[in-house]
Order: sequence, then C-alpha cells, then structure tokens
Amino acid sequence: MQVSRGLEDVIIKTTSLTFIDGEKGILRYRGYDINDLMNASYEEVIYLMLYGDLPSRGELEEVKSIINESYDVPESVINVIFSLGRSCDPIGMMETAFGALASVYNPAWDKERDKETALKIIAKASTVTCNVMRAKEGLKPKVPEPSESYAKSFLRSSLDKEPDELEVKAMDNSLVLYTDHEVPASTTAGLVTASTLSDMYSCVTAALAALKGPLHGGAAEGAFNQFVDIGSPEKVEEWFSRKMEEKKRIMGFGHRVYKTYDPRAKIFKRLAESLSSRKPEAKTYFKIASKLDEVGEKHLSEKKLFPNTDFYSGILFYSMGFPVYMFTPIFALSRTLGWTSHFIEYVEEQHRLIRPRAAYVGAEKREFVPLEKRS
Ligand SMILES: CC(=O)SCCNC(=O)CCNC(=O)[C@H](O)C(C)(C)COP(=O)(O)OP(=O)(O)OC[C@H]1O[C@@H](n2cnc3c(N)ncnc32)[C@H](O)[C@@H]1OP(=O)(O)O
Ligand SMILES: O=C([O-])CC(=O)C(=O)O
Repeated sequence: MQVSRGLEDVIIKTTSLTFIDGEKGILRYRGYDINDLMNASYEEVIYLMLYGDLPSRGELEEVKSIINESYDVPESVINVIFSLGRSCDPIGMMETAFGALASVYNPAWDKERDKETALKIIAKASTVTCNVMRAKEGLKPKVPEPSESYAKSFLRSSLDKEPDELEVKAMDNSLVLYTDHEVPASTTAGLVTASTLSDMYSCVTAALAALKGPLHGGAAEGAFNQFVDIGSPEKVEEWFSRKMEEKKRIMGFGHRVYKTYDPRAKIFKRLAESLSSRKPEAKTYFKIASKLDEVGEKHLSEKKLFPNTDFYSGILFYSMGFPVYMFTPIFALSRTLGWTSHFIEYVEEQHRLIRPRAAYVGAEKREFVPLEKRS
C-alpha cells in the first residue's frame, strides 16, 4: 500500500460546484469566476450552488422567503449556546449548537427535500453565529429579522446597529468569497460523515470541528494577531526575519492547492483597504499586512507560498466591528453553503461509504500474557 500523506492530490469525488486552478489562481463556482460573482448577492450564489444556475427574480424571491421563514431555532438550542461560559471557544459553541440542532431535527436524506433542508440550515447558521457572539458579549438572544439581504440581517443581529451600504456590500462579498473551496479538510470531514448517511446538521457539526484548527479556518485569527503583534509597518522586516529564524509559519500564507496568489486574497485586500480607512487602528493593521505581504512575497514566493483567503479578511471583519474571535465563525457561516452543496452532491449523485485503509506497520502477532503474569 502507498500512503498519501495529507491525502494530497487524492480525488474523493467529482464536482460541478467549484473549479480551482491552483497554478493560475483561478476560482469559479459552477463556471462563474469569483471576481464576476462579486456582482452577485449571497442569495443568488446560494441558488447557484444548490440549484445549478443563477436564479430568475422569481426563483430568488422563493429562496429568500424560505430563508426568511427559517431563522428561528428551538429555545433549547438558544439555551445551550447561552449556558456555555462567555470565555468558551466560539466554534466549539457552534458545534454544540449544531449538535443540538441535529438532535432536534435529524432529517433523513430525501432528494425532494435536501435543498430545502440546506436552505434552513443556512438560515439557522446565521442565528447560531450571531447568538454565539451575543452570548460571548453578554447580550440577550436575538433571531435575525428578515431584511433586504441575508448579509444585512446577520450584521444587524450580531452588531446591534444599523450597518451602512458599504458594510452590507462588504459582508455580502465576504459570504460569497468564503462560500466554497472544493474539498478542504472541513468539507472532507463533513463528507465522511455524510457518507454514513448521518443527517445534514451532523455533517455541518463535523465540518465545523475541522474548520476550527489554525491550519484551516482558524488562520484568519492567526493572521490578524500577527499584525497586532508586529505593531507598526516599520517592524515588519525584523519580525519576519525572527519568525523565519525560529522556523515559524506565517499565518495566512500558503495553501495546499494555490501555488500563486489566492484570487480571493486580492479581493479581500481591496475590501479591507476600503473599510479599514475608517478606523485608525484598522488602517495601521492594513499597512502592516500590506508590508508583510510584500516581504513575504520576496522571501516565500520561491517556495510558492503566497497570501491565502485568510490573510486580509480579518482586517475587514475587524473594521466592521467584529471581535477577533468572530473571524472563524463568519468563515463557518459562509462555508455552510459550500458544505451542504457538497454533501447533497455526494449523497444524491455518487454516494458510497467513505472508508479508507491504513497500512499496518505495528508488531507481528504477539503472545498475550495475563496481567498477573506480567513483570
Ligand atoms: C482557508 C484556509 O484554510 S487557507 C489555509 C489557512 N492556513 C494558514 O494560513 C496556516 C499557514 N499555512 C500553512 O500552515 C500551510 O501553508 C497549509 C497548512 C495551509 C498548507 O500546507 P501543505 O500544503 O500541507 O504544505 P506543507 O505543510 O507540507 O509545507 C510545505 C513547505 O512550505 C512551508 N510552509 C508552508 N506554509 C508556510 C507558511 N505559512 N509560512 C512559512 N512556511 C510555510 C513548510 O514549512 C514546508 O517547508 P519545507 O518543505 O522546507 O519543510
Ligand atoms: O481549500 C483549502 O484547502 C482551504 C480552504 O477551505 C480555502 O482555501 O477556502
């Protein structure tokens, strides 16, 4: 048996959802370039991912109305979130909430209803995410209220203020940027779960657990904390040299698939630049990040390490007023669409139990010695 460490380049499914060219830095959802999709709303992308095409006005309204009617979650789920301490890890809190939703709803796979289940999960993910923040901030629970957009409802219910047009557009774009990325660790964890025909809420719970790690969704927080740690643009070179000497990784740099600049990082950079200009500390973090981007590119590009999607996104969320601990939950909120789209594609079109093998390299057969005879 040949071991593929980290399952690199192992193909586990076919997909019509997301195309990545990691050498050229191209990302497309169902054939549409990620740059062009910045002109689409998240709800249009929800329809695109789940149903295969961009929606007509009527189809879009239908999707919006299912989402708007599905924000509510059972009181027991809200109680579970709020019963956890304010110092609890937010993705752990989301896992707990999704575990609770799985035990309440437990939907069976059904081609007639799977897409609607996904839409309900997407709506409830907004309720869970904003209440994780509300619980951690010591605020009262709130269910997002329907508005013109999913992005606006989420911002209102999380931040308890009326977001302006630029903030709503930036959140909408962020949701689209983080929507899907083929089969990274989180999606794969969820797919393994889906392959057992476990319910869709449990699959999201599994995906959340994998997203949490600093090598995956946790990197946005890691990247931002570096900018705070560096403190000013003049200190970037010295800080970077020290990290290289210590053989440390630069968070927000490097990617298993991209061997060039992540196309999403370029867009996040533009969005972060625009919104950070409103807040002095955020502006400084943006300057530090741009300098680190430049220094990193000079020294790490020969290893094909470039900024990934998590490099600039934190500055954008921070500029909107989110605490650092919310960066990964917002990633999870957006990715719920990609996860559920992949689960449905796999279960409905190409289902088989995922059960790889491990090559045994342990001891040969050994003779069992009872406890009383062991020295
Ligand atoms: C949304 C996302 O999940 S995007 C990824 C978010 N994660 C991060 O930003 C964390 C930092 N980045 C990393 O740790 C990695 O680049 C990963 C985990 C994303 C991908 O890693 P892999 O494809 O498994 O590459 P691997 O870990 O084998 O590293 C290959 C080489 O690049 C180096 N390397 C990889 N990433 C970095 C980095 N961020 N900084 C410095 N060196 C790095 C490794 O040290 C290794 O060097 P070596 O060959 O001299 O030993
Ligand atoms: O694709 C990956 O390995 C990581 C990921 O989720 C992303 O970049 O959005």
